[in-house]
Amino acid sequence: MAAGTEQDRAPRFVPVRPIVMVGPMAVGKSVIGAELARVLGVDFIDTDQRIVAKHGPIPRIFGARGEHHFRQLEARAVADVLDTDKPKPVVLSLGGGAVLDTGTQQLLGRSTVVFLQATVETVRERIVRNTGRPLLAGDPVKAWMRLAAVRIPVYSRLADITLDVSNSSVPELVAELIAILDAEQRKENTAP
Ligand SMILES: Nc1ncnc2c1ncn2[C@@H]1O[C@H](COP(=O)(O)OP(=O)(O)OP(=O)(O)O)[C@@H](O)[C@H]1O
Ligand SMILES: O=C(O)C1=C[C@@H](O)[C@@H](O)[C@H](O)C1
Ligand SMILES: [Mg+2]
Repeated sequence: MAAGTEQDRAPRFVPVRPIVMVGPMAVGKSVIGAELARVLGVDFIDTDQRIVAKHGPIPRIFGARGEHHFRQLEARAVADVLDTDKPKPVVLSLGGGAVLDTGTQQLLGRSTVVFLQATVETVRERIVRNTGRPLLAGDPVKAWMRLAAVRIPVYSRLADITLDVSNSSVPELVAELIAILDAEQRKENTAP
């Protein structure tokens, strides 16, 4: 490859542990996580998608069995990926409330946790038109703000990296994130 091409300058980041996307509803955990995995050439796992594939639509689970049951399925879906001696370097996108589980919080200690942060303005249109989130029923903007206020301290505490996703496209955010991951890994590798 010719020196100085775009590919030549791109960080050659190779993940050595799972990269986990956390953050409030609709900030882009699933789409950014999927694109990050594609670019890095690793598997992508989304806990909501796994639960839906096994147990059916999320609103139906909430309606039939309640939120507590959903949280149990969610904690199990996280543990299936992370609760092993040597977790694979996958990209894992969580549902917005998964970090509330203390077992999940502990398991995240072995991963690189990326907190995707956005203002309510960024997600307003997305949550108003989407009906698949039972906890946003009624007034979605108000509910999003209430849940985000409670959860942001938890996301912040668990995060290794915080990425503001408010004003960029998915490919731009993935490129930015890979540059940060690469810089963090270099720091880790040169630490005394
Ligand atoms: N940076 C972005 N630019 C434009 N659209 C985006 C961006 N990030 C996400 N979206 C869009 O916003 C919507 C929600 O994204 P996504 O489903 O990835 O959010 P999420 O954080 O996984 O939500 P949930 O908590 O419900 O799982 C999707 O339609 C997605 O295409
Ligand atoms: O923030 C939450 O509590 C949720 C977010 C979604 O990803 C789903 O996991 C579910 O709708 C609950
Ligand atoms: Mg998602």
